[in-house]
Amino acid sequence: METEEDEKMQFLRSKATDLLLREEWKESIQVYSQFISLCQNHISDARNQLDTDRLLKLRKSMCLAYSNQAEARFRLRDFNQGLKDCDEALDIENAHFKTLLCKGKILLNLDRYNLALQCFKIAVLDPQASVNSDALNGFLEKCKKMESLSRTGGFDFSDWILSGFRGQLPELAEYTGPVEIKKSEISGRGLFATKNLDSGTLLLVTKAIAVERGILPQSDIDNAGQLVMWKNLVDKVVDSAGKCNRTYHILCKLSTGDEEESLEVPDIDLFRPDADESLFSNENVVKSRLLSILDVNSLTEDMISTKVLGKSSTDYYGVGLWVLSSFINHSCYPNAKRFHIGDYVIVHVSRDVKAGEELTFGYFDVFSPLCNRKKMAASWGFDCNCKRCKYEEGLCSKQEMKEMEIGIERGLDLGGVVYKLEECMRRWMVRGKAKGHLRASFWVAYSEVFGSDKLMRKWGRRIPAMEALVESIVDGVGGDGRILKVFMEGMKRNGAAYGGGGGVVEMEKAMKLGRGAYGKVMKKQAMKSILELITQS
Ligand SMILES: C[S@@+](CC[C@H](N)C(=O)[O-])C[C@H]1O[C@@H](n2cnc3c(N)ncnc32)[C@H](O)[C@@H]1O
Repeated sequence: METEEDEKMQFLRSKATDLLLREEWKESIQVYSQFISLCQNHISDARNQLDTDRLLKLRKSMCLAYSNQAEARFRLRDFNQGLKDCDEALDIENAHFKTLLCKGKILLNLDRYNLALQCFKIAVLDPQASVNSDALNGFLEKCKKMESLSRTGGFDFSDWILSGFRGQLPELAEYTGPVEIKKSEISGRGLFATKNLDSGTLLLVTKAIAVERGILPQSDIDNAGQLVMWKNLVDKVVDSAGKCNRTYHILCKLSTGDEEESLEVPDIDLFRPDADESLFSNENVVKSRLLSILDVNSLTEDMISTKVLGKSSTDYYGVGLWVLSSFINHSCYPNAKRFHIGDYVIVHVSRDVKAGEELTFGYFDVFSPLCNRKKMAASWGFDCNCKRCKYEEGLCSKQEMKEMEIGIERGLDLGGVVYKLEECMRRWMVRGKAKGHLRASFWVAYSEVFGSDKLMRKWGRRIPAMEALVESIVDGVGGDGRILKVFMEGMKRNGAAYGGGGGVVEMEKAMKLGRGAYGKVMKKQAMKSILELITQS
C-alpha cells in the first residue's frame, strides 16, 4: 500500500527527471535536492521499519538522483558541488556507470587528467560501456593525451600554424615546466628557471580562471566598453572562486599589491593539475580581495602576438586572469614571452637562460624609451625595479638622451637619432647588453631607418650593420617579432631571402630568432611559415 510520502517521492523524482530532460538545470537540481532529503528522512525515520528490499530500492533511487544532480551541476559548470554529488552517489554504488562518466568529465574539465582517467577506466568495465563505447573511448583517449602533454610539455602547434591559424585550435593542457617560485630581487615573489634553458623553451601553459573578450572600437574614448568588460571579468572570477575551493585557494596565493615583500612563497606543486585535494582549504570568498588580486594580476592578451596568431583586428581586446603566470614579474630586460591561444597563456624563454635566473616578461612594450616605460609601469601601479631601468636612469640626466627622446617624440630625422645614439654609446663607453638596452629604447628610430631604402642610403654606412644590431637587441631584450621582421627584410635585401636559394646561415639565424620570438615548434616547416608571415605583415 503506497503512503502519501511514497507518492510525493515518486512525484518529485519524475518532475526532476522531466526538468533534466528539458535541460532546465537549476530547477532540476532544486527538485532533486527535495527528493534526496525526503528519501534520507524516510530512511532515518525509525517508524518506517523498512525491510532490506525497500531500503535498497530507496538507496538506488538516491544514487541516481545524486548522479543526475551532478550532471546538471556539470552543465552549469558548478564543478565543486558536482564532484560532491558524484561522491555521494559513488558512496552508495561504488561503480555507478553514469556517475563515473560524470565525475570523469568534471575532473577532465578541472584538468585533473589522472583522476579523470581512473574514473573512465572503471566505467569501461561496466556492461553499459559497450552502448556508450565511442564516447567513453573518446574520453579515455583525451585523458591519456592530456596527461602526457601535461607531463612532457610536448605540444605541437605546427599543423595549426601551417593551416594559417585557421584550423582547429591545438589541443592544450596545463603544463608546468622547469620553473619554481622564489623570493625575487625585483619585487615580492617571482618565477625562476630550475635549469639552463635555450631560447624558445616552453616554460608553462596555464588555463585562465576567466577571460573576457570583445571588440572595442578605438572611438570608445570614455572607456565605457572597457569598464563593462572589466565588470564581467570580475563577475566571472568571483563566480569561479565561489564554485571551487581549489580556484579560490590558489587565487589567494596571488599578490593583492600590499606588502609584497612579506608574502609567503607557495610551492609550485600546488598549481599542478593533480595537486593533492587536501591542500585546498574551504574559505568564504571575499570579493574585495578578488578585486585587488585582479587589479594586480590581470593581463590583456598581447596584441602583437594576437596579430601574428590570426586575430588581426586592431579593435580586438581580451583581458583575463591566469594564475601561475601571475608570479612572473615584469622586466624591461625580459627573458620570456607569452602568447594566448584560446583560454590558455603559453610562456617560453625568449633568450638563453641560466639555472636560477628569474624569468620575466614585459607587461607592456619594452621597445620604448625610459620615460614612456616609466609611465606604463606607473599605470600598472609600480616603479620598475629592473636592471635595465636602473642602468638607463643613470644616463637620463644627460642632455643628449633628452634630445634623442624629443627627436623620437617629434618623429624628426630618425636616422639622425640613431647616429647620435651610436656616437654617444661610443663616447660613454657603453658595452655588451647595455648597448642592446639603449638600442631597444630607441627602437622606433632603428626600425624606421632599417625599413626605408631612402634612409638606409643616407645613414647605412654610419650606423651598425643590420645583423649586429639584431644580435645586440636580442641580447638586450630577448627575441621579438619586430626584430625578426627587420632581420627578414635585411635578408631579402641581401638576396638571401627564404625561398631565394642560398642564405643557409642566415636562414638558421632567422629560425633561432623565430624560436626566441614565438617559441619552439615541432615542424621546421611551421617556423618557416611564421617567417613568411612576418615578412608579409
Ligand atoms: C603579477 S604580480 C607579479 C608577482 C608578484 N611579485 C608577487 O609576489 O606575487 C605584479 C606585481 O609585482 C610587482 N612587480 C612586478 N614587476 C615589477 C618590477 N619590474 N618592478 C617593481 N615591481 C614589480 C608589482 O607590485 C606588480 O603590481
